[in-house]
Amino acid sequence: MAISNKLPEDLDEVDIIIAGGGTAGCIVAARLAAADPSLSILVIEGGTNNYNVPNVIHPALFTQNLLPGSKTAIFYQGNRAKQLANRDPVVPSGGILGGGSSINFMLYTRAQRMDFDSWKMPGWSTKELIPFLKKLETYHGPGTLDTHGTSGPVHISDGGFRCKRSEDDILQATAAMGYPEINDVQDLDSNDGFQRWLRTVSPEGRRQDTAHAYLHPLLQQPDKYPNLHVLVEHKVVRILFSPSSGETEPRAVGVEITPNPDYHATIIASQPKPKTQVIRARKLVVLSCGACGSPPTLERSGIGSAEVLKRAGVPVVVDLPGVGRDYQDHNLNLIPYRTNLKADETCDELVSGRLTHTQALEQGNPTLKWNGCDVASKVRPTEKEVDELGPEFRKKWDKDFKDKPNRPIMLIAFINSYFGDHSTVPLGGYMTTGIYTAYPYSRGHIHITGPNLTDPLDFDVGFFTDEGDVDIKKLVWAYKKQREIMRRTSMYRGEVASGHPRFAADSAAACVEFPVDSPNPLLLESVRSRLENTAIAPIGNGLVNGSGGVKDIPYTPEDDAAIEQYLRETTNTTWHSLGTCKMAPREELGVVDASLSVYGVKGLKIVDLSIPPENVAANTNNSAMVIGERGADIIARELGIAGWGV
Ligand SMILES: Cc1cc2nc3c(=O)[nH]c(=O)nc-3n(C[C@H](O)[C@H](O)[C@H](O)COP(=O)(O)OP(=O)(O)OC[C@H]3O[C@@H](n4cnc5c(N)ncnc54)[C@H](O)[C@@H]3O)c2cc1C
Repeated sequence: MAISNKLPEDLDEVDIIIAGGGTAGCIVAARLAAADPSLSILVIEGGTNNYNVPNVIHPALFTQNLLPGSKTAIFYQGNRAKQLANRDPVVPSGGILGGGSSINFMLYTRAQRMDFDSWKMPGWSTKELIPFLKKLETYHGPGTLDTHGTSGPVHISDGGFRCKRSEDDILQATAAMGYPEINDVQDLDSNDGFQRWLRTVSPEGRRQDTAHAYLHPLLQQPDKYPNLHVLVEHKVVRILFSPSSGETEPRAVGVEITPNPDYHATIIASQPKPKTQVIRARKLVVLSCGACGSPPTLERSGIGSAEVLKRAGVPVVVDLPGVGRDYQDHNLNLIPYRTNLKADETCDELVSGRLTHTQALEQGNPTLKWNGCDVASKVRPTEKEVDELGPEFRKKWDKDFKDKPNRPIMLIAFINSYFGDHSTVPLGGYMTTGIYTAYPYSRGHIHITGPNLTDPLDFDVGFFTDEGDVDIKKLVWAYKKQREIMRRTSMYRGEVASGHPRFAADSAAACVEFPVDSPNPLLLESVRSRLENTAIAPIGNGLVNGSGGVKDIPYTPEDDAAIEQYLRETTNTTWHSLGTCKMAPREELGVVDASLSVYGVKGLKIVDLSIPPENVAANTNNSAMVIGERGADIIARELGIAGWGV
């Protein structure tokens, strides 16, 4: 069958079912199939085949996946949140073969050394994971190869296009503020600096999603891998278990699936009830539906908190109260600026639709290879800034960060594009900064409310619910920091006011607009003062563009209140959902053990980003990939596949 949207009649039993063909799921399937082609493996993916889909393979088309009505994303609807100015947050997640790796922004960011160690599970320390971090990648970037790989399926590069002018401009500004340029922030140890960021994009400019990198090459060799099957456009409704007999735990024996109505509407409409089919698994079911998809699938199958299951009308197979708890994300704000960047120095032509994908291809437009993000960072506040953020912040800082220099508090990325509605802003070259929290304290949950796929979820994103409001204060700090960086660049021509806090008109923080065709006047002022007053010491290499000496905006308590209100109104998901089926001891609300086996049943593992018990200071795709690699390793060893090795 290789890959199809129809299940052949003769395929009703396989050795291994992989429920969810996302970032981690594709890796598990491909690694196992390659290691033992005699194993019959079926990946069941709710979304469609991603092979050569333009929105997937061309990096610059990434935003199209999030447009209303997109079928390449799943839009998980959150509950109304009072603390988010009564908004109803939505968390998009990958909804096509390759999952998030097919639609994400391709920022190559890895966890810190302390992150995996903080999971405190045997076999999952950083030292033990480095071989898998190496195994997955072919690294084309700077730095040492101590933790990077040279022959893995996923190429890491800049994709062959960067905007040198804005990149250099940002880095001189950050240096002027005292942040070093670091060659490789992804070496697990570096922190508190800015980097010329890389991407999960090949040197030729193609996205490196895990379906194209791992799975399709095998699917294209059906003679060599006749037992690897991928069923797309079908959702897993539930996992089926053999009844428990006496002392024996129930065993996962298969799954119930149904066609995804997004693709099979006519078939479904002609039937009184959605069609379901059962496929049996002889050896193992691997759940890999992601941090928002795996808990509901477990709960529909009868695994979860007995209270949640009872409310939803699902018979309990195992009472496992950790399922769907402790939802985490990184909290993101996208903050737009006016600049003097030209059309070929931003992604805006493609993002706005002024240039179509076909035209760009015909022109050989190099921006197609670009995700627009050339500079990003992991950063920490100074001790003085910590004091300014108040006693609650100081308390948490002293406990969790002060003596842990490996831990950043925020990530800041610069993207050459405007992400709002382009009809609302004048034609121009825009820059957007993305600020997102490394380790939020807030937690949410995601649960079912009924037994069916169509029943709404009870999904509380939990943002800004932490004690002492420390999470929002991190973003207040980052808002101010990124604005100072932008003000020190020579491309800066003011703010896009609609994307900033509503400061009073007479506040020093009020947004400004400068003419595009004359220089950034703040810089001129600093150059003047520098020339006139030699007593001002150069800060960093701030003299490069004469940017040192720009005075910070003095924020009043009213300004701070405006920033907080703005954050409540605009902070969103960073699409980094995680931690909803924790790998932890069962008595600590764990759902899986260190071998990723679900407690209380046999033959069921979870391999996706629902398993991290603690967060990672990174965009999460790399961590999902390493979980996929480690998951495949665990399964291969348990199956006793001959010749298996990392
Ligand atoms: C818009 C966006 C931007 C991002 N940007 C970045 C970035 O720049 N850098 C970075 O490192 N990370 C980024 N991420 C995060 C990263 O992509 C995810 O953390 C990662 O993909 C999670 O991997 P996973 O395997 O846990 O789940 P996923 O990749 O989400 O895979 C889950 C799969 O299961 C399928 N599925 C769900 N429910 C069912 C069901 N019932 N039946 C069958 N199939 C089902 C889904 O369709 C999906 O394919 C981004 C994510 C998104 C969505």
